[in-house]
Amino acid sequence: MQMEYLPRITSPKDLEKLTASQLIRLADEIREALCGVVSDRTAHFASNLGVVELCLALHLEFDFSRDRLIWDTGHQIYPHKLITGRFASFPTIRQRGGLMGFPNPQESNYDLFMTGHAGASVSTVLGLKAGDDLAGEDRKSVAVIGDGALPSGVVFEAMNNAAELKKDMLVILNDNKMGICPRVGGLAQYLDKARSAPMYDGLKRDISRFLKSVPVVGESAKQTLSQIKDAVKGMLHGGMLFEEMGFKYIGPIDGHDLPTLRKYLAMVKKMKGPVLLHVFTNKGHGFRPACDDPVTFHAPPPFQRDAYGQIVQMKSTSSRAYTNAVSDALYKSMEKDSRVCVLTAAMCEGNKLSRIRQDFSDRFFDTGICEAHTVAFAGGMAKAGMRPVVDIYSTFLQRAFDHIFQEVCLQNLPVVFAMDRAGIAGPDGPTHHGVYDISYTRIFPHMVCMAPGDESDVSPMMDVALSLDRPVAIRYPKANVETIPRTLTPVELGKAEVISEGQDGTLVAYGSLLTSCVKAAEILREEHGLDVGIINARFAKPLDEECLLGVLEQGFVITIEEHVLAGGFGSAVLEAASQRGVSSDRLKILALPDRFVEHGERDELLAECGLSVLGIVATALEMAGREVEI
Ligand SMILES: Cc1ncc(C[n+]2csc(CCOP(=O)(O)OP(=O)(O)O)c2C)c(N)n1
Ligand SMILES: CC(=O)[C@@H](O)[C@H](O)COP(=O)(O)O
Ligand SMILES: [Mg+2]
Repeated sequence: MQMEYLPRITSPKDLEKLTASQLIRLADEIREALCGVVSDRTAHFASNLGVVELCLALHLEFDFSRDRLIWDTGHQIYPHKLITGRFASFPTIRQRGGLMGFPNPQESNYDLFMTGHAGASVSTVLGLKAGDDLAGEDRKSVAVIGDGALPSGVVFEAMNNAAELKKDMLVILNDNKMGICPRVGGLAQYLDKARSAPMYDGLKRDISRFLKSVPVVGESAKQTLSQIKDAVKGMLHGGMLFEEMGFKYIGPIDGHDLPTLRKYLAMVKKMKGPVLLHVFTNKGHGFRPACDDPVTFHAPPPFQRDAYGQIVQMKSTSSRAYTNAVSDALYKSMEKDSRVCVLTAAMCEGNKLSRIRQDFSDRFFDTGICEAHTVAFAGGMAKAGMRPVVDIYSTFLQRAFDHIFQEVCLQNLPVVFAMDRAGIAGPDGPTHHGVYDISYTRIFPHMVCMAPGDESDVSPMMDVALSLDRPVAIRYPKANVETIPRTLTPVELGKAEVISEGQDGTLVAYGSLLTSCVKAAEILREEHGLDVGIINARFAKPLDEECLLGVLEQGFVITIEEHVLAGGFGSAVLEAASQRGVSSDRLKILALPDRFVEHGERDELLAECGLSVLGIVATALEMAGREVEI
């Protein structure tokens, strides 16, 4: 498709120069640009296709060089990027040094917060409004939130507060019946009902006003009127919940009809107090395969289209990831033990749990995007005698920190946290790197922390985890599994596995980078004549002090982990050395730096942080007092 208008949109102001039909053509061009990206890399796709008209309407009716706009989560921000001066750099999106796939204030003043976690938009928009009011700034505030993100508890905390503060703010509910998978839960059912309700734009208030004006005599008449009022309200529209919470509800309206969107945005812009505009969109709109299969096309593997727009080739994803290994181990555990339950917070697809959902439907729980609830819920299940496994991305478990503390660790309950994407998450970037979990789990009494060094550790670790009467956190990376050929030492609580011994020093890997250590040791031996041993630490808590402090007394030790330095595995070794009076002079911790690592391919980011094979070699040479020439 010839890009006629999109290259000319250097700021949202340029939209005003286009006629209605030109705007429709522009929407097509935006969709074409989105298709361009996914032709050679995985990127968020269907959600972006679905908000093109909404994005145009918002930028036409508001002035976000002044007004405030937050896209909840931020994965659907591509059309916004395309019309806010980033068309030329758009092909770099999700590549190292290129545009982020999420909002990024460093790229543009039109992006206010760097986000990637769902649910916080209503709070931040309310905060922006409260702050702007105090500063005497007259700015409109808008949050666009998906129906998948809506059930996050924090959204209701914000709405509750907004009703009290009565701030002029607009929440747009982008209802496409989907999270990554079809949305679940009571709210989903509630929103489904709204689909069959007629459009509502304030009628309820008119009726209330009318009913109040009717003269009533006596209690029974009052009661009757109130009953009539409730019945009429119930019949009228599907947004009662929001109205009862103190928001004015408008909708639902068609989110692909640009003139309608503009008309309603122009109207709600003038309304006082908190307003919720309910918009229906189709996830994947404008690209048939994505509408038909929005789950696959949420973030599809790269694919090619033919001249008719048909998909001719989609990159296959046959390689086996840690996620698959963990899911298989869970499946086996569920077969063996009827107490084992699996909990996900809306990440069934990412955590590869469809088979479990299908075959163990009574022990599979999808809570929606509600991580805090999921963990407290797991605490309840464990107390009731079950063995819940919270299968969750490391970065999203951060949402539930206090529940890990109170509902799980403080009670010493046997909840297993299977922490996926622990380490560098790659193109999603800083919001998704799971690089804090060793710290935030290790600090709590009772907690056991473990990490498989390769695939052969995965299933035995799950068995050990489920056999313990205490909380366990297992971390594993967003990476394909590898297997280190060796005679396997059984996984035993608090025991490290010595893979090889070395005269000069030892590389101690906690989890994902064990295979890099094996490769580094080979290079050190063959190219530098250094005899370096390898330990698969397996546990960060309880730590195998005897083994790890033992090697520290023999030669240099480098600990290697895909986690920030603060509070990680190396810190645990350092703490143990200090407690036991063992010198740590010859200990070096290789970990991620104290800065937010940007987006890019996992391997290139690890290399940048000194965690590639060559980075490990360089550190070992340095520790051995050798010249480093890399
Ligand atoms: C706290 C948190 N949990 C989970 C996710 C993973 N996630 C990203 S998008 C998404 C679905 C969002 O659904 P919705 O808000 O309806 O947006 P849509 O893609 O349908 O437009 C999920 C579960 C996340 N980003 N943040
Ligand atoms: C927006 C979001 O949070 C998810 O879509 C996330 O990007 C998925 O990551 P994976 O691709 O690692 O499953
Ligand atoms: Mg949705």
